[in-house]
Amino acid sequence: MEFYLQLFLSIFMAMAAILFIIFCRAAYIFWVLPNLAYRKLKANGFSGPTPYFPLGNIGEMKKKKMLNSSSRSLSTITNDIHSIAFPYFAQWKKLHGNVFIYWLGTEPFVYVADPEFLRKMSAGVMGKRWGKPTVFKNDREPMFGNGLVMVESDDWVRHRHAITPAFTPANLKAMSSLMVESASKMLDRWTSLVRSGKPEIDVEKEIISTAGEIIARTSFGLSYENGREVFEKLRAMQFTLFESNRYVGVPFSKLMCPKLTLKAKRLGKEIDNLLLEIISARSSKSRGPDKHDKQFPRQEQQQQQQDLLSLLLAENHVNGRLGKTLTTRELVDESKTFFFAGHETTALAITWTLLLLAMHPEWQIQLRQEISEVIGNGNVDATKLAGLKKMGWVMNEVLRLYSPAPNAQRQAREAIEVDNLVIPRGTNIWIDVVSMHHDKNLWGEDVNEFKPERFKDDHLYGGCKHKMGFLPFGFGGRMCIGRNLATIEYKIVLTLILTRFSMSMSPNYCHSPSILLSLRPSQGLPLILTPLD
Ligand code: HEM
Repeated sequence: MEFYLQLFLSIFMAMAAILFIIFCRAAYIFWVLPNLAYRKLKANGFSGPTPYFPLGNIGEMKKKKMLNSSSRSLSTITNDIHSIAFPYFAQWKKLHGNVFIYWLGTEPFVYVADPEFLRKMSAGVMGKRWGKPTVFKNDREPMFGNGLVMVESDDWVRHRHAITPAFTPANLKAMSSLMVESASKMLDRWTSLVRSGKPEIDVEKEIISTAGEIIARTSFGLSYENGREVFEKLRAMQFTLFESNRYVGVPFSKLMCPKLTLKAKRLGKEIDNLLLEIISARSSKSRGPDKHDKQFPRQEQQQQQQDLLSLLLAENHVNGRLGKTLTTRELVDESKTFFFAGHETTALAITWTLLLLAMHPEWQIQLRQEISEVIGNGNVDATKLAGLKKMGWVMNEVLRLYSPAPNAQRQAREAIEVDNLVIPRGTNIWIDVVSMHHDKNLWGEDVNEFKPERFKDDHLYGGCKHKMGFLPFGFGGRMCIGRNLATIEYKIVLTLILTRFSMSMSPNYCHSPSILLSLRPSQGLPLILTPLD
């Protein structure tokens, strides 16, 4: 009896000791370290809203967001969207200026909406010496894995070098026929809908789906039908992650919604397996037919591949001899990265453009005129797209007013000094692109007006008073690698839409730009479409 009692006591003591160690470790990670960081940042001269354990400022952010949505009329359309999409930042900026500290759970973030601070902060830091916030890397692991968006240091250099050649103008132009095909299919569908008496179409949904098809074809060489499974799972994962990620930075937040967390993990695994199959089929194809050939339609196997994956595999073949290859696992992560980084951003740039063109029909006329002068009435020829200058101004103006990527993020891998402030090593940095794009001091009193002509004489910066004030594709060495692909897709899809339809506002449109990774119209974009023929 005594033996059992002693055994029980020993087990109890051992468990209590383990629990105590776990508790101390958790307290150290989630309480002591953040408090030390907080003191250091305060001592270094940063101010900001007071954080509360364990949510940091998330409680206040949610409250401000709810208050804002309940007090705002959705029928008022304004381009002054910073306080709509980020009401908490808009209010904190008034109190603490353009640089301050806020907290997501137990993670401090330096908020930056000052281009001069950004210039000084990034002046001496090369692309490979920037980190990405660990908290986002963990949360978005099923989406990006160790793909280019998240990978760091020498690995980032290796990935960027391996991927850059896939985005040469010649390769991108070769993808343009896939874009024309997918967009034309969407427009045929619109024509049938309008002819069947349904002139109002939610163009956001349509364009996101077409851009998904385009990226599936340009990234992995899959047609929509054959890639449907990958495509649908990727979309499902994005929505699952963003439903479960509302408490990013809060300790153990994933345990608050275990179902969604597990679903995202399961989807992540399934997607990885599907992509692995595609990649090994592709690699083996270059070695000749084998058992994988059965899994993919012959027509697709025989088609001359011009997609990013095959370009990467070819590049790998050359680099393999130089010891600079991407592993199969890394290729899977890059394929997912292209999908997530590439399709929604481009789709939203087109979507917001259609809203602004519906509000400004005079620009529809100007662009149609330009299309007829530059492209003519025949097929869209990718070599002529650079001649669509006005369309370029419109694209820039839309990316300024409704930047699909509303922020850029970094993590300091070493202490950075900016004037008399020190950003300690390990600090997360949140660059508020939307705020800078709507800053009167940078753009003038007409900052919230749709004026593509501001890019006429200054096509890179649109007359912005600071070179770091216009950042639709980010900055420095980590600037978007897909920006030329996005521009080609934007110009092709918009050209095709404008030559077949004119659009006007629908009374059912509710103006509610909000964030789900990208900046999107949260209630869709119904427009009235009229065929031009
Ligand atoms: C209008 C469309 C697009 C916008 C607005 C956009 C915007 C951005 C932004 C703001 C960044 C972060 C840059 C930084 O942190 O400084 C980024 C990075 C990236 N984008 Fe895009 N993007 C677009 C289209 C695309 C496309 C079509 C692809 C690929 C198919 C792509 C792939 C990437 C990748 C891989 C990165 C990570 C680059 C790195 O860290 O080295 N993007 N993009």
